[in-house]
Amino acid sequence: MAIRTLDDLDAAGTTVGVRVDINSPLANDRSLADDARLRAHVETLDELLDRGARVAVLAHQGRPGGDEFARLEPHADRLDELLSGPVSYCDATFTVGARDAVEALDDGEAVLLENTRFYSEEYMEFDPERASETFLVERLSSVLDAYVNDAFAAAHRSQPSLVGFPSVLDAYAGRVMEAELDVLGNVNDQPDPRVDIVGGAKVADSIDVVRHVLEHDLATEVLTTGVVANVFMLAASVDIGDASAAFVREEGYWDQVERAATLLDGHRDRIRLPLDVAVERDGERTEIAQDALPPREDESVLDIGHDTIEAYSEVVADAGTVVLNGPAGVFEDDTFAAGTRELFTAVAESDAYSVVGGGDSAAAIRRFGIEGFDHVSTGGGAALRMLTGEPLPAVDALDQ
Ligand SMILES: Nc1ncnc2c1ncn2[C@@H]1O[C@H](COP(=O)(O)OP(=O)(O)OP(=O)(O)O)[C@@H](O)[C@H]1O
Ligand SMILES: O=C(O)[C@H](O)COP(=O)(O)O
Repeated sequence: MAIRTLDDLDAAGTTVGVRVDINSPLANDRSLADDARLRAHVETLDELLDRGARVAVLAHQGRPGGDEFARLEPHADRLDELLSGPVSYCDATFTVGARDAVEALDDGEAVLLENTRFYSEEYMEFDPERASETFLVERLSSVLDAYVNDAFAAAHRSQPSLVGFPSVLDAYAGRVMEAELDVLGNVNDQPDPRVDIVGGAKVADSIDVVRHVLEHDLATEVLTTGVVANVFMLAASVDIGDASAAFVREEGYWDQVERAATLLDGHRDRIRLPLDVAVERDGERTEIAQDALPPREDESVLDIGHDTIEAYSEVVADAGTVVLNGPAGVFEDDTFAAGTRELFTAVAESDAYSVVGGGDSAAAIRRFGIEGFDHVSTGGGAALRMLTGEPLPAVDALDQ
Protein backbone atom coordinates (compact mmCIF):
# COMPACT_ATOMS: atom_id res chain seq x y z
CA MET A 1 0.00 0.00 0.00
CA ALA A 2 1.23 3.49 -0.80
CA ILE A 3 -0.53 5.74 1.64
CA ARG A 4 0.89 9.19 2.23
CA THR A 5 1.02 10.53 5.76
CA LEU A 6 1.35 13.99 7.31
CA ASP A 7 5.12 13.59 6.81
CA ASP A 8 4.46 14.00 3.07
CA LEU A 9 2.23 17.07 3.41
CA ASP A 10 3.59 20.59 3.08
CA ALA A 11 0.99 21.99 5.45
CA ALA A 12 1.98 25.63 6.01
CA GLY A 13 -0.50 28.06 4.48
CA THR A 14 -2.62 25.32 2.90
CA THR A 15 -6.28 24.67 3.58
CA VAL A 16 -6.74 21.08 4.63
CA GLY A 17 -10.01 19.17 5.03
CA VAL A 18 -9.60 16.68 7.87
CA ARG A 19 -12.16 13.89 8.33
CA VAL A 20 -12.19 12.75 11.96
CA ASP A 21 -14.44 10.34 13.87
CA ILE A 22 -15.69 12.16 16.95
CA ASN A 23 -18.98 10.26 17.01
CA SER A 24 -19.49 10.18 20.78
CA PRO A 25 -21.99 9.16 23.44
CA LEU A 26 -24.20 12.13 24.36
CA ALA A 27 -25.92 13.04 27.63
CA ASN A 28 -29.67 13.72 27.69
CA ASP A 29 -29.07 17.44 27.12
CA ARG A 30 -27.01 16.54 24.02
CA SER A 31 -23.72 17.54 25.64
CA LEU A 32 -20.76 15.20 25.24
CA ALA A 33 -20.83 12.31 27.72
CA ASP A 34 -17.32 11.25 26.75
CA ASP A 35 -14.60 13.12 24.85
CA ALA A 36 -12.17 10.24 24.26
CA ARG A 37 -12.63 10.23 20.51
CA LEU A 38 -11.99 13.99 20.36
CA ARG A 39 -8.81 13.60 22.38
CA ALA A 40 -7.63 10.86 20.05
CA HIS A 41 -7.48 13.35 17.15
CA VAL A 42 -5.61 16.09 19.02
CA GLU A 43 -2.23 14.90 17.75
CA THR A 44 -3.22 15.12 14.08
CA LEU A 45 -5.10 18.40 14.39
CA ASP A 46 -2.46 20.10 16.55
CA GLU A 47 0.29 19.02 14.21
CA LEU A 48 -1.52 20.62 11.28
CA LEU A 49 -2.33 23.81 13.20
CA ASP A 50 1.21 24.09 14.59
CA ARG A 51 2.57 23.69 11.07
CA GLY A 52 0.43 26.65 9.93
CA ALA A 53 -2.37 24.86 8.09
CA ARG A 54 -5.96 26.17 7.90
CA VAL A 55 -8.06 23.24 9.00
CA ALA A 56 -11.66 22.41 8.01
CA VAL A 57 -12.78 19.52 10.18
CA LEU A 58 -15.45 17.12 8.93
CA ALA A 59 -17.25 14.61 11.15
CA HIS A 60 -20.50 12.75 11.72
CA GLN A 61 -22.51 12.24 14.92
CA GLY A 62 -25.10 9.48 15.26
CA ARG A 63 -27.35 8.12 12.57
CA PRO A 64 -30.37 9.85 10.95
CA GLY A 65 -33.41 9.14 13.11
CA GLY A 66 -31.30 7.92 16.02
CA ASP A 67 -31.08 9.35 19.55
CA GLU A 68 -27.53 10.57 19.09
CA PHE A 69 -28.06 12.30 15.75
CA ALA A 70 -27.04 15.82 16.73
CA ARG A 71 -25.32 19.10 15.90
CA LEU A 72 -21.58 19.35 16.40
CA GLU A 73 -21.47 22.60 18.39
CA PRO A 74 -20.52 20.87 21.70
CA HIS A 75 -17.79 19.00 19.85
CA ALA A 76 -16.44 22.30 18.47
CA ASP A 77 -16.42 23.89 21.94
CA ARG A 78 -14.50 20.94 23.36
CA LEU A 79 -12.02 20.87 20.46
CA ASP A 80 -11.45 24.59 21.04
CA GLU A 81 -10.40 23.71 24.61
CA LEU A 82 -8.26 20.76 23.57
CA LEU A 83 -6.39 22.11 20.53
CA SER A 84 -3.44 24.46 20.32
CA GLY A 85 -5.23 26.81 17.88
CA PRO A 86 -8.72 28.34 17.92
CA VAL A 87 -11.63 26.20 16.69
CA SER A 88 -14.87 27.78 15.54
CA TYR A 89 -18.14 26.04 14.70
CA CYS A 90 -20.07 26.44 11.46
CA ASP A 91 -23.65 25.21 11.17
CA ALA A 92 -23.19 24.30 7.51
CA THR A 93 -21.13 21.53 5.91
CA PHE A 94 -20.54 22.45 2.26
CA THR A 95 -22.98 25.21 1.32
CA VAL A 96 -21.90 28.83 0.94
CA GLY A 97 -21.79 29.44 4.70
CA ALA A 98 -19.38 26.55 5.13
CA ARG A 99 -17.18 27.58 2.23
CA ASP A 100 -17.06 31.17 3.50
CA ALA A 101 -16.09 29.92 6.97
CA VAL A 102 -13.28 27.86 5.50
CA GLU A 103 -12.03 30.72 3.35
CA ALA A 104 -12.06 33.06 6.38
CA LEU A 105 -9.57 30.88 8.28
CA ASP A 106 -6.09 32.17 9.06
CA ASP A 107 -3.04 29.97 9.29
CA GLY A 108 -3.21 27.89 12.49
CA GLU A 109 -7.02 28.14 12.81
CA ALA A 110 -9.70 25.46 12.50
CA VAL A 111 -13.42 25.30 11.88
CA LEU A 112 -15.60 22.31 12.66
CA LEU A 113 -18.25 21.97 9.96
CA GLU A 114 -21.72 20.63 10.75
CA ASN A 115 -22.55 16.90 11.01
CA THR A 116 -21.93 15.44 7.55
CA ARG A 117 -24.93 13.12 7.98
CA PHE A 118 -27.34 16.07 7.94
CA TYR A 119 -27.03 15.59 4.15
CA SER A 120 -28.75 12.58 2.65
CA GLU A 121 -25.92 11.59 0.32
CA GLU A 122 -23.56 11.18 3.25
CA TYR A 123 -25.63 8.34 4.62
CA MET A 124 -25.31 6.40 1.36
CA GLU A 125 -22.43 4.22 0.23
CA PHE A 126 -20.70 5.00 -3.08
CA ASP A 127 -17.59 3.91 -4.92
CA PRO A 128 -14.90 6.61 -4.64
CA GLU A 129 -15.38 8.06 -8.14
CA ARG A 130 -19.11 8.46 -7.65
CA ALA A 131 -18.57 9.76 -4.11
CA SER A 132 -16.32 12.48 -5.53
CA GLU A 133 -19.30 13.77 -7.54
CA THR A 134 -21.58 14.22 -4.52
CA PHE A 135 -22.53 17.76 -3.50
CA LEU A 136 -20.50 17.62 -0.31
CA VAL A 137 -17.25 16.59 -1.98
CA GLU A 138 -17.69 18.65 -5.11
CA ARG A 139 -18.58 21.89 -3.34
CA LEU A 140 -16.23 21.64 -0.40
CA SER A 141 -13.19 20.51 -2.39
CA SER A 142 -13.34 23.85 -4.23
CA VAL A 143 -12.03 25.58 -1.07
CA LEU A 144 -9.56 22.85 0.02
CA ASP A 145 -5.97 22.20 -1.07
CA ALA A 146 -5.60 18.75 0.50
CA TYR A 147 -7.53 16.08 2.38
CA VAL A 148 -6.51 14.15 5.48
CA ASN A 149 -8.45 11.13 6.67
CA ASP A 150 -7.95 10.43 10.37
CA ALA A 151 -11.34 8.71 10.85
CA PHE A 152 -10.17 5.12 11.25
CA ALA A 153 -13.28 4.26 13.30
CA ALA A 154 -15.49 5.06 10.29
CA ALA A 155 -13.15 3.63 7.63
CA HIS A 156 -15.47 0.66 7.02
CA ARG A 157 -18.06 3.05 5.59
CA SER A 158 -17.90 3.98 1.91
CA GLN A 159 -19.57 7.35 2.46
CA PRO A 160 -18.69 10.52 0.50
CA SER A 161 -16.68 12.38 3.15
CA LEU A 162 -14.66 9.18 3.74
CA VAL A 163 -13.94 7.97 0.21
CA GLY A 164 -14.77 10.83 -2.21
CA PHE A 165 -12.05 13.44 -1.63
CA PRO A 166 -8.96 11.39 -2.65
CA SER A 167 -10.21 11.35 -6.27
CA VAL A 168 -10.09 15.14 -6.43
CA LEU A 169 -7.48 16.24 -3.86
CA ASP A 170 -4.08 15.04 -2.64
CA ALA A 171 -4.95 12.77 0.25
CA TYR A 172 -3.09 11.71 3.38
CA ALA A 173 -3.62 9.51 6.43
CA GLY A 174 -3.67 11.35 9.76
CA ARG A 175 -1.79 10.11 12.81
CA VAL A 176 -4.70 8.09 14.26
CA MET A 177 -5.28 6.35 10.92
CA GLU A 178 -1.55 5.71 10.55
CA ALA A 179 -1.19 4.17 14.03
CA GLU A 180 -4.31 2.00 13.70
CA LEU A 181 -3.24 0.64 10.31
CA ASP A 182 0.22 -0.02 11.65
CA VAL A 183 -0.95 -1.93 14.75
CA LEU A 184 -4.00 -3.76 13.38
CA GLY A 185 -2.31 -4.39 10.04
CA ASN A 186 0.60 -6.13 11.78
CA VAL A 187 -1.24 -7.94 14.57
CA ASN A 188 -0.77 -11.29 12.80
CA ASP A 189 3.03 -10.87 13.09
CA GLN A 190 3.01 -10.52 16.88
CA PRO A 191 4.30 -13.32 19.15
CA ASP A 192 2.55 -16.71 19.30
CA PRO A 193 0.50 -18.15 20.82
CA ARG A 194 -2.28 -15.71 20.03
CA VAL A 195 -5.53 -15.76 21.99
CA ASP A 196 -8.62 -13.86 20.82
CA ILE A 197 -11.21 -12.86 23.42
CA VAL A 198 -14.54 -12.08 21.78
CA GLY A 199 -17.36 -10.54 23.77
CA GLY A 200 -19.82 -7.67 23.66
CA ALA A 201 -22.93 -7.60 21.57
CA LYS A 202 -21.76 -7.33 17.94
CA VAL A 203 -22.36 -11.04 17.46
CA ALA A 204 -22.22 -11.36 13.67
CA ASP A 205 -18.99 -9.35 13.39
CA SER A 206 -17.43 -11.29 16.26
CA ILE A 207 -18.30 -14.62 14.66
CA ASP A 208 -16.64 -13.38 11.44
CA VAL A 209 -13.50 -12.73 13.50
CA VAL A 210 -13.66 -16.16 15.18
CA ARG A 211 -14.02 -17.89 11.85
CA HIS A 212 -11.17 -15.92 10.28
CA VAL A 213 -8.66 -16.43 13.09
CA LEU A 214 -9.42 -20.15 13.45
CA GLU A 215 -9.61 -21.02 9.77
CA HIS A 216 -6.34 -19.19 9.08
CA ASP A 217 -4.69 -20.57 12.23
CA LEU A 218 -3.99 -17.04 13.44
CA ALA A 219 -5.21 -17.76 16.98
CA THR A 220 -4.49 -20.83 19.06
CA GLU A 221 -7.58 -20.31 21.16
CA VAL A 222 -10.72 -18.19 21.24
CA LEU A 223 -12.28 -17.27 24.60
CA THR A 224 -15.94 -16.28 24.40
CA THR A 225 -17.65 -13.79 26.72
CA GLY A 226 -20.61 -11.39 26.63
CA VAL A 227 -23.57 -11.96 24.34
CA VAL A 228 -21.19 -13.76 21.97
CA ALA A 229 -20.66 -16.45 24.64
CA ASN A 230 -24.42 -16.76 25.12
CA VAL A 231 -24.79 -17.45 21.39
CA PHE A 232 -21.98 -20.04 21.47
CA MET A 233 -23.56 -21.70 24.52
CA LEU A 234 -26.89 -21.93 22.69
CA ALA A 235 -25.00 -23.43 19.73
CA ALA A 236 -23.46 -26.00 22.11
CA SER A 237 -26.94 -26.84 23.47
CA VAL A 238 -26.20 -25.27 26.85
CA ASP A 239 -29.53 -24.07 28.26
CA ILE A 240 -28.86 -20.42 29.13
CA GLY A 241 -32.51 -19.91 30.06
CA ASP A 242 -35.55 -18.44 28.38
CA ALA A 243 -34.75 -14.81 29.13
CA SER A 244 -31.28 -14.88 27.52
CA ALA A 245 -32.49 -16.98 24.60
CA ALA A 246 -35.32 -14.48 24.05
CA PHE A 247 -32.78 -11.62 24.09
CA VAL A 248 -30.70 -13.35 21.41
CA ARG A 249 -33.81 -13.83 19.32
CA GLU A 250 -35.13 -10.27 19.84
CA GLU A 251 -31.80 -8.70 18.96
CA GLY A 252 -31.81 -10.62 15.68
CA TYR A 253 -28.86 -12.88 16.53
CA TRP A 254 -30.66 -16.21 16.12
CA ASP A 255 -29.08 -16.86 12.69
CA GLN A 256 -25.72 -16.56 14.38
CA VAL A 257 -26.42 -19.61 16.59
CA GLU A 258 -26.15 -21.83 13.54
CA ARG A 259 -22.92 -20.15 12.43
CA ALA A 260 -21.51 -20.62 15.92
CA ALA A 261 -22.51 -24.31 15.81
CA THR A 262 -20.62 -24.77 12.54
CA LEU A 263 -17.51 -23.24 14.10
CA LEU A 264 -17.87 -25.48 17.15
CA ASP A 265 -18.15 -28.54 14.87
CA GLY A 266 -14.86 -27.69 13.21
CA HIS A 267 -12.88 -26.23 16.11
CA ARG A 268 -14.44 -27.34 19.41
CA ASP A 269 -11.06 -27.83 21.11
CA ARG A 270 -10.00 -24.24 20.37
CA ILE A 271 -13.16 -22.36 21.37
CA ARG A 272 -13.75 -21.91 25.10
CA LEU A 273 -17.19 -21.31 26.57
CA PRO A 274 -17.79 -19.87 30.05
CA LEU A 275 -17.48 -22.42 32.87
CA ASP A 276 -19.92 -20.36 34.91
CA VAL A 277 -22.12 -17.29 34.45
CA ALA A 278 -23.65 -14.53 36.56
CA VAL A 279 -27.36 -13.69 36.81
CA GLU A 280 -29.35 -11.33 39.02
CA ARG A 281 -31.24 -13.14 41.81
CA ASP A 282 -33.09 -11.25 44.54
CA GLY A 283 -31.25 -8.10 43.51
CA GLU A 284 -27.82 -9.71 43.89
CA ARG A 285 -25.18 -11.20 41.63
CA THR A 286 -25.48 -14.99 41.67
CA GLU A 287 -23.02 -17.25 39.87
CA ILE A 288 -24.14 -20.54 38.32
CA ALA A 289 -21.84 -23.28 36.99
CA GLN A 290 -22.44 -24.20 33.35
CA ASP A 291 -23.58 -27.73 34.28
CA ALA A 292 -26.12 -26.28 36.76
CA LEU A 293 -27.82 -24.17 34.08
CA PRO A 294 -30.53 -23.12 33.21
CA PRO A 295 -31.10 -20.21 35.59
CA ARG A 296 -34.61 -19.44 36.81
CA GLU A 297 -37.13 -18.41 34.20
CA ASP A 298 -36.77 -14.62 34.42
CA GLU A 299 -32.99 -14.58 34.99
CA SER A 300 -30.65 -13.42 32.23
CA VAL A 301 -26.97 -14.31 31.84
CA LEU A 302 -25.31 -10.92 32.25
CA ASP A 303 -21.64 -11.72 32.95
CA ILE A 304 -19.09 -14.52 33.07
CA GLY A 305 -18.50 -16.04 36.52
CA HIS A 306 -15.31 -16.13 38.62
CA ASP A 307 -14.28 -19.68 37.63
CA THR A 308 -14.35 -18.52 34.02
CA ILE A 309 -12.39 -15.37 34.83
CA GLU A 310 -9.74 -17.53 36.51
CA ALA A 311 -9.56 -20.10 33.72
CA TYR A 312 -9.42 -17.45 31.00
CA SER A 313 -6.77 -15.51 32.94
CA GLU A 314 -4.59 -18.64 32.98
CA VAL A 315 -4.84 -18.90 29.20
CA VAL A 316 -3.94 -15.20 28.93
CA ALA A 317 -0.90 -15.72 31.18
CA ASP A 318 0.58 -18.15 28.62
CA ALA A 319 -0.28 -16.07 25.55
CA GLY A 320 2.21 -14.18 23.37
CA THR A 321 -0.50 -11.95 21.94
CA VAL A 322 -4.04 -11.20 23.10
CA VAL A 323 -6.64 -9.53 20.89
CA LEU A 324 -9.59 -8.41 22.95
CA ASN A 325 -12.92 -7.29 21.51
CA GLY A 326 -16.04 -6.41 23.45
CA PRO A 327 -16.88 -6.40 27.17
CA ALA A 328 -17.39 -9.69 29.04
CA GLY A 329 -20.71 -8.62 30.54
CA VAL A 330 -23.02 -5.70 31.25
CA PHE A 331 -20.09 -3.71 32.65
CA GLU A 332 -22.15 -0.53 32.93
CA ASP A 333 -23.90 -2.12 35.94
CA ASP A 334 -21.48 -2.62 38.87
CA THR A 335 -23.13 -5.94 39.70
CA PHE A 336 -22.02 -7.37 36.36
CA ALA A 337 -18.75 -5.48 35.91
CA ALA A 338 -16.44 -8.09 37.45
CA GLY A 339 -15.96 -10.20 34.30
CA THR A 340 -14.91 -7.23 32.21
CA ARG A 341 -12.87 -5.52 34.93
CA GLU A 342 -10.97 -8.62 36.05
CA LEU A 343 -10.41 -10.24 32.66
CA PHE A 344 -9.33 -6.96 31.05
CA THR A 345 -6.98 -6.33 34.00
CA ALA A 346 -5.47 -9.81 33.57
CA VAL A 347 -4.79 -9.02 29.90
CA ALA A 348 -3.34 -5.57 30.62
CA GLU A 349 -1.06 -6.95 33.32
CA SER A 350 0.09 -10.00 31.32
CA ASP A 351 3.35 -10.10 29.39
CA ALA A 352 1.42 -10.65 26.17
CA TYR A 353 1.30 -8.05 23.42
CA SER A 354 -2.28 -6.78 23.82
CA VAL A 355 -4.66 -5.03 21.46
CA VAL A 356 -8.20 -3.96 22.33
CA GLY A 357 -10.91 -3.03 19.82
CA GLY A 358 -14.37 -1.56 20.28
CA GLY A 359 -15.82 1.67 21.60
CA ASP A 360 -17.52 0.04 24.59
CA SER A 361 -14.38 -1.89 25.43
CA ALA A 362 -12.42 1.35 25.43
CA ALA A 363 -15.11 2.95 27.61
CA ALA A 364 -14.83 0.03 30.07
CA ILE A 365 -11.05 0.48 30.23
CA ARG A 366 -11.48 4.15 31.08
CA ARG A 367 -14.25 3.43 33.59
CA PHE A 368 -12.08 0.94 35.49
CA GLY A 369 -8.83 2.91 35.00
CA ILE A 370 -7.04 -0.13 33.54
CA GLU A 371 -3.58 0.61 32.13
CA GLY A 372 -1.00 -1.49 30.34
CA PHE A 373 -2.50 -2.44 26.96
CA ASP A 374 -0.18 -2.07 23.99
CA HIS A 375 -2.91 -0.56 21.83
CA VAL A 376 -6.51 0.47 22.44
CA SER A 377 -8.15 0.99 19.08
CA THR A 378 -10.51 3.90 18.43
CA GLY A 379 -12.51 1.62 16.13
CA GLY A 380 -15.37 -0.77 16.79
CA GLY A 381 -16.77 -2.08 13.50
CA ALA A 382 -13.67 -0.87 11.62
CA ALA A 383 -11.31 -2.74 13.95
CA LEU A 384 -13.39 -5.92 13.69
CA ARG A 385 -13.40 -5.61 9.92
CA MET A 386 -9.62 -5.32 9.87
CA LEU A 387 -9.26 -8.31 12.18
CA THR A 388 -11.21 -10.39 9.66
CA GLY A 389 -8.76 -9.38 6.94
CA GLU A 390 -11.44 -7.44 5.04
CA PRO A 391 -10.47 -4.25 3.19
CA LEU A 392 -11.62 -0.87 4.53
CA PRO A 393 -13.03 1.35 1.74
CA ALA A 394 -11.71 4.61 3.22
CA VAL A 395 -8.22 3.12 3.53
CA ASP A 396 -8.30 1.79 -0.01
CA ALA A 397 -9.34 5.25 -1.21
CA LEU A 398 -6.21 6.74 0.38
CA ASP A 399 -4.00 4.26 -1.45
CA GLN A 400 -3.10 6.43 -4.45
N1 LIG B 1 -24.35 -10.97 28.68
C1 LIG B 1 -24.75 -9.80 28.18
N2 LIG B 1 -26.04 -9.52 28.02
C2 LIG B 1 -26.44 -8.34 27.49
N3 LIG B 1 -25.62 -7.37 27.10
C3 LIG B 1 -24.29 -7.59 27.24
C4 LIG B 1 -23.78 -8.81 27.78
N4 LIG B 1 -22.45 -8.74 27.77
C5 LIG B 1 -22.12 -7.52 27.26
N5 LIG B 1 -23.22 -6.83 26.94
C6 LIG B 1 -23.31 -5.47 26.38
O1 LIG B 1 -22.59 -5.37 25.18
C7 LIG B 1 -22.33 -4.00 24.95
C8 LIG B 1 -21.02 -3.80 24.26
O2 LIG B 1 -20.91 -4.61 23.14
P1 LIG B 1 -20.21 -4.10 21.77
O3 LIG B 1 -20.06 -5.29 20.90
O4 LIG B 1 -20.96 -2.94 21.24
O5 LIG B 1 -18.78 -3.64 22.32
P2 LIG B 1 -17.60 -2.90 21.59
O6 LIG B 1 -17.29 -3.60 20.30
O7 LIG B 1 -16.50 -2.72 22.55
O8 LIG B 1 -18.23 -1.45 21.33
P3 LIG B 1 -18.67 -0.55 20.05
O9 LIG B 1 -19.83 -1.25 19.40
O10 LIG B 1 -19.10 0.73 20.68
O11 LIG B 1 -17.49 -0.40 19.18
C9 LIG B 1 -22.33 -3.33 26.30
O12 LIG B 1 -23.31 -2.32 26.32
C10 LIG B 1 -22.67 -4.46 27.28
O13 LIG B 1 -23.55 -4.07 28.30
O1 LIG C 1 -18.94 4.65 16.05
C1 LIG C 1 -18.61 4.07 15.00
O2 LIG C 1 -18.45 2.84 14.92
C2 LIG C 1 -18.31 4.92 13.81
O3 LIG C 1 -18.39 6.28 14.14
C3 LIG C 1 -19.20 4.58 12.65
O4 LIG C 1 -20.52 4.89 12.96
P1 LIG C 1 -21.72 4.17 12.18
O5 LIG C 1 -21.70 2.72 12.62
O6 LIG C 1 -22.96 4.91 12.56
O7 LIG C 1 -21.41 4.28 10.70
